[in-house]
Amino acid sequence: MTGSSFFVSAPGKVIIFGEHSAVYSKPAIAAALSLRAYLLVSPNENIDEITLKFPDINLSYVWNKHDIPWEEIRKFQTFEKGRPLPTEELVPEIVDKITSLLDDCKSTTHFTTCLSFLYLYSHLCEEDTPGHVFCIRSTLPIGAGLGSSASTGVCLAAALSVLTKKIDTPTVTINQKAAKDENHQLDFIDAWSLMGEKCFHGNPSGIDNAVATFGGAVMFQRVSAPAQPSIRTTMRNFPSIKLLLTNTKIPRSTADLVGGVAKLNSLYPKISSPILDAMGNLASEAYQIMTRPVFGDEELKTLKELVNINHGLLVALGVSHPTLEKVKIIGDLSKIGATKLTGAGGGGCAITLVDENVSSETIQTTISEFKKEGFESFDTSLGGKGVALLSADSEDDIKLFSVENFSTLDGRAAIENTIGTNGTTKWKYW
Ligand SMILES: Nc1ncnc2c1ncn2[C@@H]1O[C@H](COP(=O)(O)OP(=O)(O)O)[C@@H](O)[C@H]1O
Ligand SMILES: C[C@@](O)(CCOP(=O)(O)O)CC(=O)O
Ligand SMILES: [Mg+2]
Repeated sequence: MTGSSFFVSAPGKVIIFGEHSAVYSKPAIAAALSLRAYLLVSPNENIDEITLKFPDINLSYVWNKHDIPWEEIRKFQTFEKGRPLPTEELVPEIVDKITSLLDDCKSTTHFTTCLSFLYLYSHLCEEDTPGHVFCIRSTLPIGAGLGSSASTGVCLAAALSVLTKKIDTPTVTINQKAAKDENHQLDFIDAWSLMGEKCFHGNPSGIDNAVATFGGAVMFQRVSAPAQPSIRTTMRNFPSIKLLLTNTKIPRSTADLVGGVAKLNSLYPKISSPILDAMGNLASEAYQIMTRPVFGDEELKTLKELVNINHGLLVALGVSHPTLEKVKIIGDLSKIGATKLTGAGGGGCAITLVDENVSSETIQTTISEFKKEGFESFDTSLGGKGVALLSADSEDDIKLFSVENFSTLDGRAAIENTIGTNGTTKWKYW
């Protein structure tokens, strides 16, 4: 696909049960969101230059592609049928070499974002790949527990693989997309986006990038044995539960929170192990309930109990935040349903499993109370499609595919209205 511009998009996710315990190989349940990341890839005027324009996080960098330590990287790479194989862990020597290109990074966020990009770029591209401009915009809140890092990694892994023909371009529209269990192109994107997530936070479970790649809803379990693939069970008849998503807007870093749980685990293994086990058992229990042929009042009641227990266990792991507790208290006092934090916690988002019989007035009053606290509630839907590609097919698309236009779109609605995947058959799915 060299020579023309194209877009790639991947969804965020909501972890319903099992954040953090997923890192410790316990089962967890998550679903794709309608909020997504969009990446525009456009040929650079100077073909030696690789340009990153990530306006959402104020990031703008240019590298000369000949400065990438290609030879060092190739020494550590293995290939299967001409395609690079991801390693179990990040290769420290490669991280070290890439780090030498990042001396002028202004913050940890910029450093990890550039590291993630260059790690994927140097493995998936070659020295003679013509330079491009990469511009990402997200309708997801960033660093809020909804998997913006994974959706970014999936967009990058997919785009770089398309650019260098490591995977085919997709041809299927949203209406033609059928669920199928074997999909080697998606497996390739998933595996490489996990390497991107490793650059963001060291020890990801893989659930976020699996959901961002495949979409839908999934029961996911990392396998602790080396070189074994994770278990991903698609939940095709995911019940249509009403979910309210509330962002406390307290910034936090997934890396720090995952690191905090690791520390707790090493200090008090006998205490943290049963908590993590309980979370895994809870996710398995929830899976049984969510996959029953009929999902009625009884099932919703049990699921709400599990949401409350899961939140309590996350509090015990030290990953809540006073504002998340505020969301829980307001939600509980308004009797709208059961609330838990979602994602890494420490701020960011909470989800409320809303009761069927709660009136829309009560929900609106509760949302107003959240607003008074400075929180933002989202109208979003679950179970969206996974990674997708959009390429220019007419003269009219030129404005749409301009980096200048895309990078300056103002806000979530403008991005959705201009390029959104909803209700259009222009986007193609693998
Ligand atoms: N639109 C974006 N542009 C650039 N980087 C992004 C974007 N969205 C996410 N990221 C990267 O992901 C990081 C946030 O990831 P993380 O802390 O895991 O939180 P979450 O995945 O819950 O949003 C950001 O600091 C940035 O490095
Ligand atoms: C805490 C964790 O379970 C989810 C992190 O999600 P997020 O980055 O907060 O969206 C970590 C993981 O599973 O990799
Ligand atoms: Mg993340």
